[in-house]
Amino acid sequence: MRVQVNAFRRTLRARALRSHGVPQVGTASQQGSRRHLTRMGCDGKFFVGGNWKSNGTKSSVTKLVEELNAGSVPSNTEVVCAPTFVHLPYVSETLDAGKFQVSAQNCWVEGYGAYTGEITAEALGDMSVNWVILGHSERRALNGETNEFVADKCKKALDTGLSVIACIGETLEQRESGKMFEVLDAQLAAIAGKIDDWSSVVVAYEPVWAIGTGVVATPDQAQEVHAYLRKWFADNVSPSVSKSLRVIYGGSVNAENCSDLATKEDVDGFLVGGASLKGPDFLVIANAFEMARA
Ligand SMILES: O=C(CO)COP(=O)(O)O
Repeated sequence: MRVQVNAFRRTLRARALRSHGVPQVGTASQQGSRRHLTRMGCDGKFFVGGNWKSNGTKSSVTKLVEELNAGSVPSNTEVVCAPTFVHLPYVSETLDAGKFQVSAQNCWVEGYGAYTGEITAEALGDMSVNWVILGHSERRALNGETNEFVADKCKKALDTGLSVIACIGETLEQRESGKMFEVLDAQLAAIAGKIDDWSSVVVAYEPVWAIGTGVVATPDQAQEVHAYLRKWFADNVSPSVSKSLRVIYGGSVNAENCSDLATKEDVDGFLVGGASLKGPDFLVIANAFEMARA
């Protein structure tokens, strides 16, 4: 009987994937623990962020918004799209607010003032942009953002009333030389040293070696690090923050691998780059938690 039920569920899932135009890749590992459903509780929703990075033309952004608005998002999942600053006002006005929120990809560390070229957290709030991605590895690498600077920006954004997607992650070299946990500890400790209230923070674990490479962390690799991070929060912040904080995974997440990753108990969502630029694929990812539960 149980075998039949499972087969039926797999068929439903396959149908859902097909209806979103996703090629089938065999049976997903559905055996992953579902304990996070309980742990996240009624209030905690699965979180799916789309980081559009420096991509998008007027016409591609218009098309993407149309595709997203035509899709559905389950009520147990919070979906946040982060276009460029230039496209933010258009996207925030046209994206269906019943299904999607918008985020900036960065903000400045100070308030309004003489900071040519920077965008303040206050200005984002004023434009009804309630989320900001901070500490992305591309900004750390390309703009020299240090742990301290990222932490200061997290504090500033939170103090201004924004919610923060705080990114951390190790390079391949750091992982292979056994420094991964040390690196993650330092990135988190800097933020924890500046903020007390984690209720408006989502932590995105994005291993640098998985970003834009097509080399996704395996569900077990992601789970290992997410469990470590949760323990870090229990030991260094508080058991209740550790329990309620959403720790999401980013790095080559796509419509094919999202469902398997979503079965892992400490994976509370995703931060998606390339695949978030393809409406149908991003909608599949936005439904990953639902599919993993099926
Ligand atoms: O950097 C990322 C999201 O912030 C991940 O990018 P990709 O999904 O393209 O690997």
